[in-house]
Amino acid sequence: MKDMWTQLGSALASLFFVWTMLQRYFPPHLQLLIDRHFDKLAKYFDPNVQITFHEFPSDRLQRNQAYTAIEHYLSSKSTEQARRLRADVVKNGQSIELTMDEQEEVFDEFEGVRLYWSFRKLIIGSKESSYNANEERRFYKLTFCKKYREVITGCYLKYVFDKGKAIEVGKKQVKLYTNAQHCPSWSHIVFEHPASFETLAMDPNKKKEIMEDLDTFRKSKDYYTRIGKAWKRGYLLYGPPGSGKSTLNAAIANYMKYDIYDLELTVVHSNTDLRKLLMHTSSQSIIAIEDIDCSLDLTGQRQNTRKEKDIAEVKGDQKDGINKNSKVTLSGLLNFIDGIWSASGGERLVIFTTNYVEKLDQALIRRGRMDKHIELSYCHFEGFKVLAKNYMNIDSHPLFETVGSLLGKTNMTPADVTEHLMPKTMGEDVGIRLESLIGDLRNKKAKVKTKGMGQGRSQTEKDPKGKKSSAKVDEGLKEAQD
Ligand SMILES: Nc1ncnc2c1ncn2[C@@H]1O[C@H](COP(=O)(O)OP(=O)(O)OP(=O)(O)O)[C@@H](O)[C@H]1O
Repeated sequence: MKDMWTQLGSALASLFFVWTMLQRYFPPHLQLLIDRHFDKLAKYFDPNVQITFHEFPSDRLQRNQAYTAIEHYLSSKSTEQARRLRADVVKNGQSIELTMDEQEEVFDEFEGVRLYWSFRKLIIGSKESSYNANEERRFYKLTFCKKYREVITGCYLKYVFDKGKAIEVGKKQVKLYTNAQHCPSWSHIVFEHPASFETLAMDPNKKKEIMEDLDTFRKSKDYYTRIGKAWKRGYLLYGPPGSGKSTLNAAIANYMKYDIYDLELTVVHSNTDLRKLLMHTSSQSIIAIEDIDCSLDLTGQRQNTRKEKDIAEVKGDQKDGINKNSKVTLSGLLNFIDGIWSASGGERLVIFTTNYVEKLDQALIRRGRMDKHIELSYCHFEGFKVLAKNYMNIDSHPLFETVGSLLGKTNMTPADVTEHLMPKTMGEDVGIRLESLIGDLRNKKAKVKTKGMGQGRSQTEKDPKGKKSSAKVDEGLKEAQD
């Protein structure tokens, strides 16, 4: 038997040699004809089907998503099976990812069908590019038996893409982009904010609702296509300073594994620059504009009530925080939120935060543009329990009841609550921290009674930047009105 295979092998080698020699003497059109028939013959006897997945489609603009998904899907199989592996440094140099090297092959099994994946590279002389005379084209090749064509094309490929995508999402490291002061470009760092929905002090039902909304959005590509809308969703987060708007923003980014583009509008000089910046944002990202009311004069008409006048007086110096060189206009911003760019490149969230929702121009925050308005408010007992768990690792304490009843009657932001829950010295007793919180809550309650005489908060308490000052006054006025 062994002899027979050896003889067959050498016969084939000789045939191939003779064929190569003879090819030289055939005219080209005859060569083509013979090649075609030879291919047909080979195909007839070949029991396999092959599918190739190139890294870049012919226009070479964007990496083929199927290729990326396959790369992720095969990563663990390559580590287990391939003899030659390629190592790439990922996650900003923090870890190494292994993929199979050129000419390597790994097998996979699906519903009892065995199939093979191989990785190939082709060097192609490129006429299109003057920079790169020889272009490298990489692709994966899938080989399987003809009779399983239906199961592979019908189910297996979808399974591979879904699995690969899920692995990609799991591995993805979120980045935080900020726009530069002098030119419309982004620079980024790895986003390592630990905020999550678990650690967020918020009404559990509200939390669940937001998470469900995000999940629905993530899976709604087909729906958005069907209704002819860009795949994006706007969130308006509003509430007093320290109520957790930025924290919720970070929790959303971590939950979705979306990069954050933290857009500082005050350093954007024109609508053209704004467009350039937005054009350079990627899919699966959040465009975040914090304190939108302070970023530009985007506020709408205000009612001339006494309370509004009080706030406006205090906000006089806030205008100084607005960059008067910036020519970004409300209509410019609206155009870019809704414009054509937003439809290119896939899923995006647009998140605005503000302390003064009632002052914003309705055009900016109307439903459809800011689809979901989320209020973050003062700390309530449910939120406090989350913070107590985060900061002190306790679920209950005899002082909880007092805290609960005082929180029900006093406006204290989660940020203020956390100040008391943080240990001031190593291993500080939780009872002492809770007493400190209770003391502050009682003081606040007493102050509210005094303010009931009609006094707002002193203007000397203003934030030097002026950004939050009127919110504090707002809070004082609210307490006084209460
Ligand atoms: N809801 C919350 N859950 C957990 N931590 C919170 C929450 N709100 C505030 N904090 C804590 O307070 C700090 C300040 O909160 P954050 O910056 O999110 O508030 P904000 O509403 O964005 O304030 P600002 O309007 O001043 O930007 C956070 O770093 C976090 O530690």
